[in-house]
Amino acid sequence: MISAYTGTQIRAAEQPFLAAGMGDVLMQRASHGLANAVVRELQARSRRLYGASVAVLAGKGNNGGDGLFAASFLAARGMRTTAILTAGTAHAEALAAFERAGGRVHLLADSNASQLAAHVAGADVVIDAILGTGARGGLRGAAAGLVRGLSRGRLASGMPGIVVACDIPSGVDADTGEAHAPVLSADLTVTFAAAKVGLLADPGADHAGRIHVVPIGIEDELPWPAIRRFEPVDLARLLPQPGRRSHKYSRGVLGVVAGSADYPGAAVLACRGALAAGAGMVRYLGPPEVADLVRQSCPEVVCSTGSVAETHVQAWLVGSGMGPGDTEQLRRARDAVESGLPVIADAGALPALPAVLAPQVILTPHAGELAVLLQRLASSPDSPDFDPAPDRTAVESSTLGAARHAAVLTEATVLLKGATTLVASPFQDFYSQADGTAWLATAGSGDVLAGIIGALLAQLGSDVGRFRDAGIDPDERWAAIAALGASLHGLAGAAASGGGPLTAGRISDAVPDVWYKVSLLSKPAGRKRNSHTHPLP
Ligand SMILES: NC(=O)C1=CN([C@@H]2O[C@H](COP(=O)(O)OP(=O)(O)OC[C@H]3O[C@@H](n4cnc5c(N)ncnc54)[C@H](O)[C@@H]3O)[C@@H](O)[C@H]2O)[C@@H](O)CC1
Ligand SMILES: Nc1ncnc2c1ncn2[C@@H]1O[C@H](COP(=O)(O)OP(=O)(O)O)[C@@H](O)[C@H]1O
Ligand SMILES: [K+]
Repeated sequence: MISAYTGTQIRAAEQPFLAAGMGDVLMQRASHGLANAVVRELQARSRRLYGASVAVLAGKGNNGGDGLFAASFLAARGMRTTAILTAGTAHAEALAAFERAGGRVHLLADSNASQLAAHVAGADVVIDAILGTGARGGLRGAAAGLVRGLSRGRLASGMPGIVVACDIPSGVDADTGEAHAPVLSADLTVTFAAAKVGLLADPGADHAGRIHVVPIGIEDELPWPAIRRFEPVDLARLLPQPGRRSHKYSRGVLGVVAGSADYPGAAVLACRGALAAGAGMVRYLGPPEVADLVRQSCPEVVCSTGSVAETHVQAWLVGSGMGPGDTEQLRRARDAVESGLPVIADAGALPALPAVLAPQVILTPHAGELAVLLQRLASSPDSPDFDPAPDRTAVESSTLGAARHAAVLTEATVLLKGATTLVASPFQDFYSQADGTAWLATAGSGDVLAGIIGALLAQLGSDVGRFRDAGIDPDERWAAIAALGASLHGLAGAAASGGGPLTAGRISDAVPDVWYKVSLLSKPAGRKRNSHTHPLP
């Protein structure tokens, strides 16, 4: 599990060490970690260390101090180092160390911003150490001009060097992931003590590149994380496995209310996702012509035209491929929510459900759907407090804030789809998953995601102990299940894509193999599937 924290949480954890006079020690650890990461990055690209050119953009705070100290260590290994001081001043000891190591220093001014940008655009490594967790807002004035010019120059150079962000790309808000343009997009962010929230939420995550955490010794002081990310080993622990005496009903039955005359395929894709993600049985409710298609495509699914009340399931999936005119399906969707069972509510169900729901209802909007949902809630007399209601662009520029707000207003669990998928529980837990590939942006991909999460809800919804054992508050398990589903969907999409185009059906086809591979991570080394600890007689 990756845990991420706000800048405020990190600063609070540092406080006892600063009070004990250990600020310099922390900075040494951070800058050594940064320098080592630069060395590894050059080595991974088979680039020579000796003579490599390194440019550090250094602000006046401790972030700049980290960058200058790191560059002084790199100079000691024979690299040619240049610093551009973006604020006229810099961390005094770090600057002195940099100069002692033979680094060249330039003071940034409006008059030389474009010239300096051109000068460092061809560097083998650019370290962005302008702003860190102490930033308020984004880059301004000459620093903004420098970064704009540098971004253009790198694009034009054809063979740009490596950009390494120190702690966080300057201009990205560590607490929210909001990005104040211009931001120099990094190939790698070397972040200290723990990941920052802003690295795990879009659009900040767009600029962060890969994330490498350098421990600096304050980690035991960190509080409950502001946001978490499951890794494959967590899936191994949390995904269900059937017991020897399991039967299809005990495994978990998912009811699916999806598809319409216009979008019958969504029902098929959702059912295929659910079957691939281990539901003991899938029961489909919907119009006869859609049910026929589901039967033909997935003969495992039990189809009927009945009601929600007559259908015995452990969880419901509602809404994929449904529109405002699908009156009967929308009534079933509302009945499913009223049943009190766990529900994943997707696409067409989102505008049709009551404004206030419950944590076991998981809403799965993309940014456009979330904007519409928030606009509806803002105009509802029950929730007049969200002002102004955002449009899609506003949601995309503040994904975490928008997801959190929707969860608070609806009292439901909200999963916001995108390159990074965010899950906000209406209580306190947040998850961020980014296991997939941009090839997942394909029609029907969201229907498969709904099916996967639906199947996990049916299997895991009542398994309170599994979550408690994993350190997850049982009341927060709905958010965890949604994040597990997003992770599985992403991993399956990445496996099925293999770097090339993807169709939605292939995501579900890839789920069982991904599931098997991650489940091996929980097994003691040396034991394989179908192996026996004792040979059979
Ligand atoms: N406090 C510590 O002990 C440690 C801090 N570390 C580093 O220190 C960083 C935080 O350092 P600081 O608190 O000094 O903050 P920053 O280095 O992020 O910069 C804040 C400085 O820039 C100014 N500033 C804020 N917003 C600005 C803007 N939009 N444009 C221009 N100037 C702006 C502030 O007035 C302040 O002087 C972390 O990101 C990390 O890199 C690490 O060295 C680890 C230890
Ligand atoms: N650029 C991207 N990178 C990774 N995953 C993406 C990207 N864009 C979309 N996705 C994922 O693909 C799925 C798309 O879902 P959705 O927008 O509902 O598609 P549809 O309505 O066509 O089924 C979501 O799981 C989303 O997180
Ligand atoms: K930075």
